[in-house]
Amino acid sequence: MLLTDSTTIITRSTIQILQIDNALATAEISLFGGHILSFVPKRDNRERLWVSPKAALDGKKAIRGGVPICWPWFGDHKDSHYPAHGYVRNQNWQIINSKDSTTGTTVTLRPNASVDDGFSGDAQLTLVVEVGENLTIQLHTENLGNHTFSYNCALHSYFSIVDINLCQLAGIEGVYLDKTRGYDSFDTPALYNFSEETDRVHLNKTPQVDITDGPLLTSVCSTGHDSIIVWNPWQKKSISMADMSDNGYLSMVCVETAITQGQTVNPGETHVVEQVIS
Ligand SMILES: O=P(O)(O)OC[C@H]1O[C@@H](O)[C@H](O)[C@@H](O)[C@@H]1O
Repeated sequence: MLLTDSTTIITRSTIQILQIDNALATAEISLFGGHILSFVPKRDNRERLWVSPKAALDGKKAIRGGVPICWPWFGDHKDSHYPAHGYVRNQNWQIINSKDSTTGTTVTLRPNASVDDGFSGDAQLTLVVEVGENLTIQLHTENLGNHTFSYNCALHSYFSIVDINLCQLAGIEGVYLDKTRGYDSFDTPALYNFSEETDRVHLNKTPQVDITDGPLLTSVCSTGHDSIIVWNPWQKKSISMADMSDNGYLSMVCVETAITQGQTVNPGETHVVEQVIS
């Protein structure tokens, strides 16, 4: 296996996890789902990601928390036989490459199958994660075939916060579609805070979202996307979810770098979506 000096592999429950510990940060990446579970920069030793204490680690159900990779569709498929958020967060991934450098550790992963039921594009998906001063996550979608295809996706990051009631977002403007209100459109409020279930598709290429949580700041920089999703299930929905504790919603917020409007990829081309967490 292609592991660098900074990387070890462990098994937790039934899944294999890469543990990275270099001069700049520690991180964990599950090979089930190509799913980042932890990122702690050593400059402040603060965990940026949230994973539910009740998350299933059974190698079947997508892990609740961290950075699920939603691809090649976002949300529900138009045919309800197919799983929400695509099929790669529910399969095993392979390590393609890893390397240590002065800026951190870079790991390249691919799902066992980039093409599966529900998607016909001849695509190859590659995830490139750099664990350094920041966490840089790139999702490369390459068209290996002779026909143009279109895909959607999300780097569905769950951020760890102290209290959702104190949390504010800055940097998002313009119109959003509200899933909790039948996808009606609204203007993003100037003061973006949380007091109820929140499930919003912000329809623009917001380059940076700042999450403030009392004195703490986490920045989420995005490129290659067309939307930012903001999600918090609030209490009633948390109670209804087997892999969330009843009050789990208090300590997490999802800010997702997403494509929701269909990104076309021509034969021989690669489209890259990137999220940088600092
Ligand atoms: O439970 P899942 O499939 O992981 O999805 C969690 C949430 O993911 C968000 O991206 C969606 O906007 C929500 O509607 C959804 O509930």
